Amino acid sequence: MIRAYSVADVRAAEASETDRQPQGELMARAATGLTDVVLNRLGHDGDRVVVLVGSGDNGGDALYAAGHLAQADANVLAVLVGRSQHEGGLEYARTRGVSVLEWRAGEADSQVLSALAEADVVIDGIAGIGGRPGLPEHLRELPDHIADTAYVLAVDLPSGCDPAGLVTGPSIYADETVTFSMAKPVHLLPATEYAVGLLNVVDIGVRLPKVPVVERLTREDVLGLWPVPGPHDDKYSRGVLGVVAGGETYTGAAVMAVTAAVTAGIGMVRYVGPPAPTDLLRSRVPEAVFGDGRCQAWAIGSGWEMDSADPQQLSVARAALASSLPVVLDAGGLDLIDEPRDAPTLLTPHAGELGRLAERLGIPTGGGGVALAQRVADHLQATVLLKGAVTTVVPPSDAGLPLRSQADAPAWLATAGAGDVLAGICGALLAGGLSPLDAGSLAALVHGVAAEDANPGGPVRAMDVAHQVGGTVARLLHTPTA
Ligand SMILES: NC(=O)C1=CN([C@@H]2O[C@H](COP(=O)(O)OP(=O)(O)OC[C@H]3O[C@@H](n4cnc5c(N)ncnc54)[C@H](O)[C@@H]3O)[C@@H](O)[C@H]2O)[C@@H](O)CC1
Ligand SMILES: Nc1ncnc2c1ncn2[C@@H]1O[C@H](COP(=O)(O)OP(=O)(O)O)[C@@H](O)[C@H]1O
Repeated sequence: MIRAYSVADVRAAEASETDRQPQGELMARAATGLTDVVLNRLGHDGDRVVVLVGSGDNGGDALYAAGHLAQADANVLAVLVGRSQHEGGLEYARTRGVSVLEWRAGEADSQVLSALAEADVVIDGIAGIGGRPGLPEHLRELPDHIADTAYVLAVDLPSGCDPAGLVTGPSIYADETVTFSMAKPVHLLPATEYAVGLLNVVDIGVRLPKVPVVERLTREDVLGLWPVPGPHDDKYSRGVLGVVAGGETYTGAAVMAVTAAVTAGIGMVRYVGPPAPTDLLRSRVPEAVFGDGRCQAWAIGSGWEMDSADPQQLSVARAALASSLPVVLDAGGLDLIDEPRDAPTLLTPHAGELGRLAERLGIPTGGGGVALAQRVADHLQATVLLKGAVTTVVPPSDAGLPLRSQADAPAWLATAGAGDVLAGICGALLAGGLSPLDAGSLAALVHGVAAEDANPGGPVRAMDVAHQVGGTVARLLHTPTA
């Protein structure tokens, strides 16, 4: 599990460690850690390193690292871009042979521009976790001036990124981000993660706060969470999932959701739907049984439209929602919920569906993303899994649980039907007894890894992902680090 802590908690933890240490000790450790990473990344003697220095402690870390790198014979230029800078760090860098230029306002001069265009490594020490989202006015064009071939290494976070990870804005794009002691939300949430690159957490001895705000399951977590049957289990004790999905229009959605639930290893799947998807399922997934019956959880809505709903599907779905059983609502099923249920509920919208759901419920949609998912989760007292390149699983605030953020899928997974497959896996895990938070995040992880396993490095079709789920679960249970 990777855990990220709020900016306020990180600051408090750093302050208390600073009080325990001699002055400058934490910055010295950070600079040494950063230097080690850069030395590992430098390709050749004489590589040109440009260090962008802001006015905060982050710039101080970068200046001391610049001095260490110059001492190690790198060719280092520091560009001071803030109103001020860490004077001890600047003195250290100058005396170790670092060249220094300034770009504090307006246009950069030609020396700065050519250094950026020719750099092999750029260290971004402009803003840290105290930074506001967006780049200062004079640095707006900075990302365009950095050589495409330069290895961009951000200190703590790519400057311009929202430290809380909620707002997307102009920022540096890093190949790697070196942060200290612990991850922060900016490193894991969808609004900013794309700018972070490889995340490298360097321990500088700060004690971790008690409660994270964001968590990420790793492959090693699958073994502890995935429901594995024992000798006393039978198909009923392992969990029966009821699926209300597909209709005359989207027959395939039923096949994808049911196939994924079956390959995820559920005890049994009951399918409820009209003749077209039912006939297709009888031939494609003979393991499924048909018609209403006792279940441990329901997956409702993939490929389903409320306007033209099959009457039996509608009444079974409504009864499921009124029951005390766990329910996952996907796609058209999201139209069924208006108020909190008294049972575990997982909603799996993509961004478009989340916006529509919020509008229907009268929830302000401004900003979208994780903040909107949180408002919907609070309104409905349900867990909201917001699909995307980074999938976030957001429980209601008063549950007091960290949200989960998963980034396990190749972009090839952005393909029709992939969401139906995910809904089937979520349903199987809810029927297996997992909470909506565990079921949603674990399903997102396995779904993403299965997409990669189905055709490593290349395009996938949703049905191949559905068929791959069982093999991927086996692999993760037995060789999680592979
Ligand atoms: N073979 C099948 O039977 C398939 C059935 N499917 C079903 O088709 C139905 C319609 O699903 P759609 O999602 O296409 O249509 P929707 O009409 O629900 O959503 C698409 C709309 O949302 C907008 N949007 C905004 N952000 C988006 C995002 N991140 N991802 C996707 N759309 C976004 C799009 O621009 C578009 O206007 C669902 O019930 C789904 O389960 C699909 O899964 C495709 C395959
Ligand atoms: N760029 C991306 N990289 C990785 N995964 C993605 C990306 N875009 C979408 N996905 C994943 O693909 C799936 C698409 O689901 P959805 O939008 O519901 O499609 P559909 O309705 O066609 O099934 C989701 O699991 C989502 O997280």
